Amino acid sequence: MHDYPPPGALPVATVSDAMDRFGVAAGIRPLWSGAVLSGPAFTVWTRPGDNKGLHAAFESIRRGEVLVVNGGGDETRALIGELVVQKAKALKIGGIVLDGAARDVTELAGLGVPVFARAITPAGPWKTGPFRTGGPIAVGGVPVMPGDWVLGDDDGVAVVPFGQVDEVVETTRRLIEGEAERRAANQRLVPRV
Ligand SMILES: O=C([O-])CC(=O)C(=O)O
Ligand SMILES: [Mg+2]
Repeated sequence: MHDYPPPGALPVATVSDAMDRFGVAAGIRPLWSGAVLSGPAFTVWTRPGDNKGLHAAFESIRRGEVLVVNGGGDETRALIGELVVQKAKALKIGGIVLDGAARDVTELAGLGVPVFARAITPAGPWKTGPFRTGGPIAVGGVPVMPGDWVLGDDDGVAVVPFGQVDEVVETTRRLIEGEAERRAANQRLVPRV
């Protein structure tokens, strides 16, 4: 498994800047403040509102991998809740990113597993399929292949193609240095009289 920078090490916004400001999953947000994730994608495509494929993924996902789910952007049924996230915690996966909805959000914050989703709804999922695991998908309009670097923080989620990770990390570090200079310059500003 590729070693990616640890969760929270690099700001998602700056990593996106390093990809010409692309690579961000539109409309996908953290479900609790302070959630950070970073790791290789384990992909699932599921019928909107159905979480059979997520349970199938838990049969083979590895420690540190991020479960990334294309649920068709459906906001009407939660694909996960407390019980699914308990499984994720026990298996020590890197987190969950859903182009779909979640529920039991009070409990999710307590579990500490970083979860990012498009919506929250109390309505539960169907459990009949169909689904596919391990193929190319998209979340929030961004393509995701298994093994791509997925990262999330309070700003949202970005996806870095596997082959571009080293270059994007290097560019991000350079941008962070540039931002530090601009921050220092901002602090030298004084009011005009
Ligand atoms: O019922 C479900 O599959 C979703 C849910 O609320 C849970 O995982 O706790
Ligand atoms: Mg529940």
